[in-house]
Amino acid sequence: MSVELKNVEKKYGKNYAIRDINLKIEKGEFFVLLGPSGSGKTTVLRCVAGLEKINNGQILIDGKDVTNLPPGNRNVAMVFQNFALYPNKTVYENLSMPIEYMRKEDREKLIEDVSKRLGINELLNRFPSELSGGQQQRVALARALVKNSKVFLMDEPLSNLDAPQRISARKLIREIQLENSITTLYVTHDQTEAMAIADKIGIISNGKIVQVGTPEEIYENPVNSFVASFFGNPPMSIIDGKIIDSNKKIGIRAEDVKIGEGKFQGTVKDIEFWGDRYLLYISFNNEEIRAFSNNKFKIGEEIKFDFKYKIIGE
Ligand SMILES: Nc1ncnc2c1ncn2[C@@H]1O[C@H](COP(=O)(O)OP(=O)(O)OP(=O)(O)O)[C@@H](O)[C@H]1O
Repeated sequence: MSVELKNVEKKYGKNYAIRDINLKIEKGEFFVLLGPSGSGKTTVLRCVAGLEKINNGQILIDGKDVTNLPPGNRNVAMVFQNFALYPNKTVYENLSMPIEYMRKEDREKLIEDVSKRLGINELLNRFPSELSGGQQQRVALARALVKNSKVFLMDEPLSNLDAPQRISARKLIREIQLENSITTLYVTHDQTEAMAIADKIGIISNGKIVQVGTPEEIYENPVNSFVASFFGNPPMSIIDGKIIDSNKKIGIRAEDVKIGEGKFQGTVKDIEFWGDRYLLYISFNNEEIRAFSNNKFKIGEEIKFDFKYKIIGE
């Protein structure tokens, strides 16, 4: 099933939370909506889910206009930040509710399989209040994954998990999504997660979509300095183009800086250890750039360097 938003707008009071949103998520596509806090990501998702009434525009699921349908009739599975579990039901009961129509043995097998893969199989007899935040989040995720839905809507579903759990849960979501060709709209502000999991990413800022593309397209060609300074880990360093004879801003990826020789000279201001390499902060000509280096330098050391760059639009 495809999901399409046409000119969708949502206001709270007089203020627009999202404006003129046009997106098409193809059948089976994993689409990540990425943007800073307050940019409108959750609002987009809630509108698609039917939890918010939109002020303008249209929402289509599988080509059918669902703009005025209640959430229950949209055939979507949702996982939200505040994972609403039924408090007076056990984990097992929470998981089995969406699939009560299945044969008992099939249902038990499915719950066992998904709960094992999410590491919650020991918790099936507990109540939500007896779980940590991260465990509750994994139960909410399991509930969406067992439900045989054609569309997933996920709002920061991994926000309460620790780093190793995030990576394994992310892999599981992607596996189940691919196995069943589930059209997915996934919201995050974590661009490492977005790059790892997405077929396509939409960058949102101040309620508007500013760029849509594959992770590679956005990484290589950010449309403006907002995207350039937001996307990538670390994002591009944006500096004044006059340094290389241009009136435009230029963007430099940390891996595109060659340390040790070159026409530029700067001072190492700070160093971060990244496991396989170091990230240096180098200041020169009243600018600062980030650069990856295999060697550890000293803070205050003068170094020569050169770089590849991209001209960045407004
Ligand atoms: N119920 C509401 N009433 C009034 N304003 C709201 C409401 N919900 C959201 N907003 C406003 O709409 C804008 C978009 O909020 P939204 O929650 O969609 O952002 P977000 O990108 O999901 O943020 P975060 O990453 O912090 O969750 C913000 O300015 C927010 O303050």
